[in-house]
Amino acid sequence: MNRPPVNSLNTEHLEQLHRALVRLENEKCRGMILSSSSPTVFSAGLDIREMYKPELEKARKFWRTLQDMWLKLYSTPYPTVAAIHGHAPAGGCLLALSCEYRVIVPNVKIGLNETQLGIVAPQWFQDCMRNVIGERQAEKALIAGHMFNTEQALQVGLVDEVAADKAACIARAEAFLASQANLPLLARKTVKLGFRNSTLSRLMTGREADTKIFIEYIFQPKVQKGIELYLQSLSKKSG
Ligand SMILES: CC/C=C\CC/C=C/CC(=O)SCCNC(=O)CCNC(=O)[C@H](O)C(C)(C)COP(=O)(O)OP(=O)(O)OC[C@H]1O[C@@H](n2cnc3c(N)ncnc32)[C@H](O)[C@@H]1OP(=O)(O)O
Repeated sequence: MNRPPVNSLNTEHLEQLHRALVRLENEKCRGMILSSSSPTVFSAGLDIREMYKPELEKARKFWRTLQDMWLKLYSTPYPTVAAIHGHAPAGGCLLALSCEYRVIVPNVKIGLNETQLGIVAPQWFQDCMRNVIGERQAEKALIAGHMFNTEQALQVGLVDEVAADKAACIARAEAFLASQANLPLLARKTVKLGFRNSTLSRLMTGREADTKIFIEYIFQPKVQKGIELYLQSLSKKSG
């Protein structure tokens, strides 16, 4: 990902990611490392400005583009690994959770923090967390909007390994891909999709309902006020 300053996911960036995933699949890619050009941020999650006073059709397109990208990422036939050498809140955490393996560096925060912003992590975000860390830990983390530090993320199983820095993180991600290289492709892909099928189907069969929930939620005046205040706090921080 290379959308400075924080790889926030707007419609255009989500489309780019989706196109890249389609291309990799068409080119029979043997593995992907999802990484960031930023030295300190993996991805800041959804671009909050897309949810602030949006036009209805633009908001619908934004959400459908996110769904398209995630359905592709979560179901890739090739192995995927997230090299998390920077913070990964909310949608950034979703990207990492959607890969098959996660390597993180020290001093990083990762988690689905939506509750803290007065928004709700959609069901499929929640499913991704539950599938990785289990029901009890996911419920606790999601209700609190907890951001895990590196040690906590490793302890709870949210990530698989800690590496010292970006270079080591990429090297460990490559080692994971190498460990998969000799597995029969069809068997590997079939088992992966078997595990992920119910999570994927839940969104595929409920896409329109999921979009409706998003739209109705974000268009509420009190939610818009919360988003406005959050945007102000973010820009005050950097100003
Ligand atoms: C029922 C369903 C309803 C709704 C579901 C909606 C689901 C939403 C999921 C999401 O992903 S919401 C997004 C949540 N993301 C966050 O809370 C992250 C916020 N950002 C940060 O915590 C920090 O920026 C950072 C830790 C990622 C990086 O910190 P740092 O390196 O110190 O950068 P700055 O904070 O100074 O930010 C630089 C610049 O970027 C802007 N920005 C940051 N995050 C976002 C974002 N998510 N969207 C848009 N813009 C963002 C920030 O305002 C600064 O902009 P300036 O113009 O002031 O420089």
